[in-house]
Amino acid sequence: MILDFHKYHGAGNDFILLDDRQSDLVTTLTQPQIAHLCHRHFGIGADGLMLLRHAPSPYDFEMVYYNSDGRPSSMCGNGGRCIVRFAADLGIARSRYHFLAVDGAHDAYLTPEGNVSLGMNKVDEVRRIGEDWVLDTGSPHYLQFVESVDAVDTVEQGRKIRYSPTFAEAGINVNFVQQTADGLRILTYERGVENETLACGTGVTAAAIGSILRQPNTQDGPFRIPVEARGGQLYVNGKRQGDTFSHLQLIGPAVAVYTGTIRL
Ligand SMILES: N[C@@H](CCC[C@H](N)C(=O)O)C(=O)O
Repeated sequence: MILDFHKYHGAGNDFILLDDRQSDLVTTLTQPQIAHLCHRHFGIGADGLMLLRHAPSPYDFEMVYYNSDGRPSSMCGNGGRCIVRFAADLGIARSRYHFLAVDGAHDAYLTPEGNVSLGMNKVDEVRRIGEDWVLDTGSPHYLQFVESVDAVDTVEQGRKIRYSPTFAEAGINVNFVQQTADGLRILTYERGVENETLACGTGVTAAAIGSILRQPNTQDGPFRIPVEARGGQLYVNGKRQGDTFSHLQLIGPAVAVYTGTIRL
């Protein structure tokens, strides 16, 4: 099989994008094939692979996401932003995109600054584990707030939590988050990649929510939190009402890197 592929990244979280509107890769691509395509030495190399598929009205398309291990997974925030850029590059022109993903409908738009802003689903359930936090922003996330991310070994410390008895079976993404004077810094260990990635959009969204919850006396109302990941700057806008976080927008770069052909 010969595949035309497109490579994108969102703050260094990189993806292979395939246009699956005319083909049926969703049923023909196997897990080992996807893992091979994502392999950084034997394939193209990526943190994940996405198919852009036709979806019935009112959707502009459907996003199907796989981690680099070749398995389908839960929502990918940076992937969602990249597939919107891909849709625009394919000629699907909209002032607002409305697409279907594994966790339901999402809205997104290209910002005048050249970023992609992606609407994320409401979050109203957060669990405490000691000083840490667990929440689902489309994908499950563990948050550990640290004095400085510079002292963190993301892979070693992340793996310990991800493979701990509580999370070993289903897996979890692990984020180390530092509060700074004007926002957050974050490092993420991603399940399904089983490594550190340069950014994780659902992790950044989770970190923004956690940073509000851990500060006593924060007010209800709108917020905008800058979050610096290893691979770039992201922003989370939203609205807090008690323990409910709605109108969430994940904002940041989504960039086409190159296009190519690969034989499978
Ligand atoms: N990189 C993603 C998250 C992708 C899914 C994650 N690896 C999982 O399996 O939960 C993001 O930007 O949100």
